Formats: sequence, C-alpha cells, structure tokens
Amino acid sequence: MSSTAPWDQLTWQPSSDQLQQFNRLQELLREWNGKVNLTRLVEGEDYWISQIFDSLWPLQPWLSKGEPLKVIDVGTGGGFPGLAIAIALPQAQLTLVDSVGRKVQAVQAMADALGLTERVQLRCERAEKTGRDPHCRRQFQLAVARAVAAAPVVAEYLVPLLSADGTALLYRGQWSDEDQRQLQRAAAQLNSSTETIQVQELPAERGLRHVIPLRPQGVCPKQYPRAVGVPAKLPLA
Ligand SMILES: C[S@@+](CC[C@H](N)C(=O)[O-])C[C@H]1O[C@@H](n2cnc3c(N)ncnc32)[C@H](O)[C@@H]1O
Repeated sequence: MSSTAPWDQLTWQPSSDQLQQFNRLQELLREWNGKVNLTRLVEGEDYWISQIFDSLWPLQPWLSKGEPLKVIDVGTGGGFPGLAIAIALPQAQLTLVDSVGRKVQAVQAMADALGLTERVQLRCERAEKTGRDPHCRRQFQLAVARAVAAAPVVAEYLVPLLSADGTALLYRGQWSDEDQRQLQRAAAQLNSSTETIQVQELPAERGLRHVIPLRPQGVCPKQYPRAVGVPAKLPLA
C-alpha cells in the first residue's frame, strides 16, 4: 500500500491485524482470479481504493460503534463489499449472496483462509429467494449491494431483508435527481424511504461515489421481492 493511506480521510483506521487481513485478502484474490473471473481490481490503488476504501467509506457510523450486527451483501461477486466489511467489523455476522456458484465457492474459500468461517456465511441463490426465506427476511441491521442492478431493483432485493431498525446502503457511482425520484417511488412501494445521500470523492481521482441509505417505515409488503427475474424486468419505479 502507498504511504498516503486512503483511510486518512475516514474517522476509522484499520488495526495492524486488519491491515494484515486486507493484504492476505489481496493475495487470495490474485490466487482465485487465476481460476475464476472475480474482479479486475486486484493490484495497487485498484485494490486499496476501488475495493477496500470504496467498500468501507459509507460504514463510518458502524465502524466507530463496533457493535454486534447482522449484515447481508447481495450480489457479492468476488466478495465486495462483504469481505472487506467482515474484516473491518469484527463483531459482525455476514451473509454474502450471489447466484453464480463458482464465485460463491471462491469467496467461501477466501473467507475460510482468512479465518472468517464462523462469521461469514455464503448463500448461492438469487436475491429474490433470499428475501422470501424466513431465516433472512427482516433479519439484518445492514443490507448492502454494490454494482448489482438499477437502484429500484436493488431496493426490492434489500428492503425485505431489513430488521425494523435496519438500513440498506445502495452503492452507486453517478446519481441524478431522476435516479432519486425513481428510487423514492420504489422505496414507497416497499414501505421504506430514502435517507440523506452520502457522497465521497475517492482518493487518487477515482471519481465521485454516492451511497443512498433506505430505512423501513413499517413492514415490507409480503409480495416483495417478486419472483426471480421480475424485479429486473419490471422495476418498481
Ligand atoms: C458486477 S458484479 C458486482 C460484484 C460486487 N458487488 C462488486 O461490487 O465488486 C454483480 C454481481 O451480482 C450478482 N447478481 C446480480 N443479480 C443477482 C440476483 N438477483 N441474485 C443474486 N446475485 C445477483 C451477479 O452474479 C454478480 O456476481
């Protein structure tokens, strides 16, 4: 890592053990990327800024509290933001979901190699199924998704998973007023609402990032998420 650590911009700093785990995760990604196409963001600032920092900057309120927490990462792909969160929040239980079996196997192997087996559970399934499973529905204080689908689609995946006091974090690059209007319409149908948008300029001129928090306003109607494929085909907005 370069001497200008990206988290100098955050209120949270990783411990030396956590830094070692991030380094180990980078080695594991290199190893697994040779077998499964997980991510192209593995080296240098691609890894430290576009993967680790970008996964963690929206979590500062949770990072500073360090309380026990159930977190779900939907569409985890090569393990982001989920594995970075598991390292940064040692009190958290993580559930990572992806529908692609070979990615799930690789991320499970990486979690095991990092000593996270006890706290990280992988599920190979569509998010529409996860949201209807009573073991998952309304169970999570934090539900996150990065680069998975359009925001109204992601909202339909995440909101049914939230506990009454839970928060969904939708990681986005660009964000427009029209995006916000569409998401608000979708959120209302899910009995939830958007909170203040978080904005962060990534270090090393890697662009602007937005995270849109959603909070439940009551119980999510039973019909959501709809059947596999329907949220993406007929987005709520
Ligand atoms: C572009 S990748 C992003 C991976 C990771 N979140 C990241 O930011 O690097 C999107 C991932 O979402 C998964 N995905 C998309 N729709 C899904 C769904 N309905 N259920 C489960 N996984 C889904 C895909 O299989 C893919 O691995």
